Amino acid sequence: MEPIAGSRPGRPGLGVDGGRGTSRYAGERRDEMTDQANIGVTGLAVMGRNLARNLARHGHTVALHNRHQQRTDDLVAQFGDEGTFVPTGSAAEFVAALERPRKLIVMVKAGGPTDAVIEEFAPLLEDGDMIVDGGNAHFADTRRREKALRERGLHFVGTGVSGGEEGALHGPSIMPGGSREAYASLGPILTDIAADVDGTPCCTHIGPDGAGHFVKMVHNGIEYADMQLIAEAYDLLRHALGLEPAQIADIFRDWNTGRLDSYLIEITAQVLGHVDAATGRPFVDVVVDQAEQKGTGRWTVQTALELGVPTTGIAEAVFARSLSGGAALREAARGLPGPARAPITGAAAETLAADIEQALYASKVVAYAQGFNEIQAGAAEYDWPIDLGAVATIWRGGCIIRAAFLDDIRAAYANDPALPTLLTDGGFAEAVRDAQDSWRSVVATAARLGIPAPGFSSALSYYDALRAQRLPAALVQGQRDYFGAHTYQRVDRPGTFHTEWATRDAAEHEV
Ligand SMILES: NC(=O)C1=CN([C@@H]2O[C@H](COP(=O)(O)OP(=O)(O)OC[C@H]3O[C@@H](n4cnc5c(N)ncnc54)[C@H](OP(=O)(O)O)[C@@H]3O)[C@@H](O)[C@H]2O)C=CC1
Ligand SMILES: O=C(CO)[C@H](O)[C@H](O)COP(=O)(O)O
Repeated sequence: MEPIAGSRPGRPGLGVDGGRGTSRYAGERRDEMTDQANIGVTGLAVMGRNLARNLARHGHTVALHNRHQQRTDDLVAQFGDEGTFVPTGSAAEFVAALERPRKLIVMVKAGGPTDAVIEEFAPLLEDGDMIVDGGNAHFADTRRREKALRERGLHFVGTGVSGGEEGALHGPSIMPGGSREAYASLGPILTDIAADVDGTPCCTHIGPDGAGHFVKMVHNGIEYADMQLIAEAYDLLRHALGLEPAQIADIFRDWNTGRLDSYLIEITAQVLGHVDAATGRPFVDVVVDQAEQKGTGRWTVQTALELGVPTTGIAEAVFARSLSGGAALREAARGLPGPARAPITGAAAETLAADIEQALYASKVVAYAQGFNEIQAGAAEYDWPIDLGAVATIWRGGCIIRAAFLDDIRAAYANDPALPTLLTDGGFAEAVRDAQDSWRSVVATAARLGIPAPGFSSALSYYDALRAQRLPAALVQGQRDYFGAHTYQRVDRPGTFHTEWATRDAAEHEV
């Protein structure tokens, strides 16, 4: 798969110097020029700096601001010739450098820092100005901030941005929320700098208030699940087949030419192929095996729990990171007995490697299906008119989960916008049906060899539970009624019932 999809050429004539690149301090500019920056970025760490450069490269005049001015100065010193920047020192200077209605992109740490920045700038702004929060904010914070700023006459546009440092520079996937009115003004700028797949920019208005950050949150949850599944595939190839990281890198490269074609598979091959310069060992063997997390995966699961959406793949991925980080617990349990293991070889090894590809694909379909169901549930809960096909479309390029596969999801929702789950789409249903024998074999092999595969196995259980004619939930209902008179419904007639379990004849009555 291509690296981040290319950006389009800059808008001619927007830069004050015709694109040669200039950088001036706001005070100096006001003396010398009448035009101002049409967009500003505050928070110039890896993401903000590269978004600012991307904007400038596209012909926008970009006002710059950072809490500590050194980052602003560094950006101008290193990249000032890439476009037209207006570096500023104070918040007041920054605001003064922006043409009206002002558009400020905030790219700072999520949480308290974002509130601090909003509180610093909001009093300096005027009716109709727009604050775009491109950080990984919790959607509930975005809803709160949007409401508060709307009451002050300002637009607050919580915007998911994905693609990491390189994506921010070359074209991220952008998920703006906020009002339609704000998007009418911001949309052309954001689509300018977004990734582009087949002529379609990876940016669309997701919905009001927190919708953009909700979708970004679920994007990250899916990212966690996808990474966990890939990691499990690696672990099985390494420990069931006894392959070395470089050999596994070749397998991932091969998979990347097929239906698993994706950025995450591509970078996995690169990481596995990398050799540590200091020791000559595979890089993956010198990294501490404790996966960290900043919180968006956990938020996805917390939100899913509140919405009652089973996102088991994302939850397993979050828990797998937590488990890996539990050093003391792992140390205490390290010697516990497991099965004897001998690497599988010969034809059986080839079969298992092919089976792992099938298991990875099928588990990935489950993870994405669960993520899209969470977006569907969030949209219903918060009254957001989110177009799931449009979400799949803008995730095809620029973002961390970009993949050929997203095009199939786009097509599935184009075919049926009310699809209850991706698993019932004709194409996916057929592919998962064809994969299921391999999938079951991989889960069984992992269990037999004592190799943890929580993502693969929970995805398979989800699939089997969804397709079951009857679930043992009926028994759970019976248990609940027995100990707590919690009542149940019957399959053969309407109503709510309770059984008097303590009586001799366990008489049932309708309640
Ligand atoms: N890194 C990534 O791959 C991605 C990050 N994001 C999100 O984008 C945002 C920016 O991320 P990233 O570039 O990694 O930077 P960081 O999350 O590391 O944040 C650093 C920036 O926040 C500023 N900052 C921190 N605290 C305050 C404060 N109290 N007041 C004002 N400014 C403050 C810093 O200013 P100073 O220099 O003065 O310390 C600096 O500009 C975050 O919300 C992140 O979650 C989104 C997608 C991908
Ligand atoms: O937003 C992102 C990509 O879309 C970040 O890369 C993501 O926040 C990384 O998360 P974590 O540190 O929890 O793995």
